[in-house]
Amino acid sequence: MDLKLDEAGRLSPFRNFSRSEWAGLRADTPQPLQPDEIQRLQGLNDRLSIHEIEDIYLPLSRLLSMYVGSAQKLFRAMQKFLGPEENGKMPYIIGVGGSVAVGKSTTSRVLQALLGRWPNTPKVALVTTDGFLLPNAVLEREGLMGRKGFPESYDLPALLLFLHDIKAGRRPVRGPVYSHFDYDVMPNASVEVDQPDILIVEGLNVLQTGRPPKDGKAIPFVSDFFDFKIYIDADEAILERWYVERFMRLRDSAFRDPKAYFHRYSSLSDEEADATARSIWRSINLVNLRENILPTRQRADLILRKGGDHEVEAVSLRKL
Ligand SMILES: Nc1ncnc2c1ncn2[C@@H]1O[C@H](COP(=O)(O)OP(=O)(O)O)[C@@H](O)[C@H]1O
Ligand SMILES: CC(C)(COP(=O)(O)O)[C@@H](O)C(=O)NCCC(=O)O
Repeated sequence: MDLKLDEAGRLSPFRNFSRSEWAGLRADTPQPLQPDEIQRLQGLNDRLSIHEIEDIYLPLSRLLSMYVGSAQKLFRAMQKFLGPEENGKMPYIIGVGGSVAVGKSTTSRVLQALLGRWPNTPKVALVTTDGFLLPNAVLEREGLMGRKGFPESYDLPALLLFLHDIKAGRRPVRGPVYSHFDYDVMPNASVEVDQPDILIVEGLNVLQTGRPPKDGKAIPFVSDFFDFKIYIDADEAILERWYVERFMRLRDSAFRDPKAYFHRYSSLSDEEADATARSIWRSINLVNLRENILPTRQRADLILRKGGDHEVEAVSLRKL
């Protein structure tokens, strides 16, 4: 652990842990998972190692369960103060941000499974922000098809309203769904969030602050609705490799279906597929990482820094 000064000589707001220091914070928490549950977790992603769950995600779920417990106590105190008609429930919302292909979905699903094991948070919901992408028809009209994932490609007011309604305790709240198979928002599908104890919101844009309002009327940030913000971090070269590897796996699986939006990629040779994936990465996702995603890292409460095999090498926890 260190207490570093930043370039301006100020105390860093983060406390940094090596992997082994972080793993030690699991302390005396017993391994809460039964063998079949471990198997189920690994079923989420066959590349996920059990050491990763034990060393990184168990301490994190222990920390989060303490934070959620405190927030629930505070909420009960407020209800008591305001009187009997103030009933209801306020879900604890966790945001998970980071680059395309860094592992946001995998981490979120592991956290969902682990947090649901704690007695005070049995109901853990998970949503991804891609449902709030503008439909392809709109993106095409606005010349934004090459900007998917950039701030301007989302229906931000709809996302803010969705989070507002959930935080306000409304039930159930419905949101749109994105299909990677169709590469578009699904017109007739919706996801339902019904007063969970915890909601995990995963996406590229979750820690962004947006542009300052021109008319002086401040609108909230997505992250204003979050109780805890996680950023998953890795070097650009590693991210590019993971993106290309995932593209190759999709070429050999989902893209094979003639109905898949990217079916044309399934007939590419290895070299052509590699070049296509790198070109999409460099022209869209890397630019977005540099311009819009990486600058949000400092806003996180927790940064998980990954090495080349997806193992978390270091953890930074906000203390100021
Ligand atoms: N903890 C992990 N261990 C091993 N592989 C992982 C892990 N997290 C992600 N991956 C792999 O990395 C790729 C990107 O992960 P994914 O969760 O889909 O990222 P994102 O949601 O950020 O785009 C996938 O191929 C996934 O299998
Ligand atoms: C759908 C995404 C924008 C991610 O959206 P998110 O859930 O993070 O809001 C991204 O995975 C994507 O498809 N980007 C477009 C470029 C590409 O095809 O990789």
